[in-house]
Amino acid sequence: MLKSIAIDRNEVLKHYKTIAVDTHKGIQGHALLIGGSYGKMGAVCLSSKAALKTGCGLVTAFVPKCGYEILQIAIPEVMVLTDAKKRCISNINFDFQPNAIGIGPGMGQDEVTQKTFLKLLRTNKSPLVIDADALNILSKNKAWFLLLPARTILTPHPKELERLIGEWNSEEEKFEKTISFSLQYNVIVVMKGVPTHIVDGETIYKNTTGNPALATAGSGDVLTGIITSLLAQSYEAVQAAILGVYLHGLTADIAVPKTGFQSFIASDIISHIGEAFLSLE
Ligand SMILES: NC(=O)C1=CN([C@@H]2O[C@H](COP(=O)(O)OP(=O)(O)OC[C@H]3O[C@@H](n4cnc5c(N)ncnc54)[C@H](OP(=O)(O)O)[C@@H]3O)[C@@H](O)[C@H]2O)[C@@H](O)CC1
Ligand SMILES: Nc1ncnc2c1ncn2[C@@H]1O[C@H](COP(=O)(O)OP(=O)(O)O)[C@@H](O)[C@H]1O
Ligand SMILES: [Mg+2]
Repeated sequence: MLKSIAIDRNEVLKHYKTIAVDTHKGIQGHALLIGGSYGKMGAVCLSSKAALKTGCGLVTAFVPKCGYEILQIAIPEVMVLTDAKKRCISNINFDFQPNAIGIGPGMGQDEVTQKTFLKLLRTNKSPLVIDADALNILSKNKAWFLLLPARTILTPHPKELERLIGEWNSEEEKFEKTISFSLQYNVIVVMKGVPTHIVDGETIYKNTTGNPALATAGSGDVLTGIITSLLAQSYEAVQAAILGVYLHGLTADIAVPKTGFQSFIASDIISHIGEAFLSLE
């Protein structure tokens, strides 16, 4: 098996930043979360709330029009921009420079959504986190890999990874293919699973937190919000991924003695993130 670096408390403390007393929301990072479609607005609600709950000063969500009231009511702290289309995203448009963008949760893969994603890739100047349907769209249009900014973070679950890099016949081959992909496009791949590994070129990190309580709808959407938030707060890309997967898993380890495995839901990740941070102080 390939050598990996354990993501444990010591490892994350090497780069963990405490909050400065004189900080303000304007310098705590502004994250933009793009996603949602009719029936899957919950995904972007979870990502946006997770971004706020991990220290980002400002969070804006870009959603189809039908998501406006859902977002405003679910999370009043999040600002909302809407697409012209009601049920899916067709024209991504915003007039500020986000410190990081997370795209994909609940977004769907409509033709018009694919087109506007391509336009974003051509014009974007912000660090990116790519998840869910944004990954699936890339897998359908592999030439677009070349448009990814250096150090983009991709967060595939095993099926999404297979769509990206093709099938593998052994664990070793899976890592070999992911390492080549990471090197070829200069991107970071968060291989979500049990456990989650992060591949940054030839360096592999292996997470030590988390448990089966995380096998619940929306837990990946929450992770996307956490990593985007840390990236917006100026963590270097691989450090944002490392701290993000560590805290995400730790919430479940902290919560399970109280919630049990079965009743733990993605919102419980968000409600335990404070305790996860406190364990680093
Ligand atoms: N509340 C909301 O709004 C929510 C919205 N959501 C949004 O829905 C959209 C679709 O996302 P999705 O991941 O559900 O669909 P998809 O990519 O087809 O993958 C499913 C297939 O992949 C596999 N598979 C998955 N995990 C695996 C694992 N650990 N280990 C092994 N295999 C694994 C498994 O395949 P199987 O094993 O059945 O062959 C499974 O059938 C996306 O936009 C997302 O953000 C969701 O986040 C939920 C909450
Ligand atoms: N049995 C498990 N043990 C630890 N972590 C898990 C387990 N099952 C799922 N997870 C974690 O939960 C998340 C699931 O992500 P994903 O499949 O994208 O969910 P969704 O799309 O529903 O938000 C990943 O971070 C994954 O590592
Ligand atoms: Mg997912």
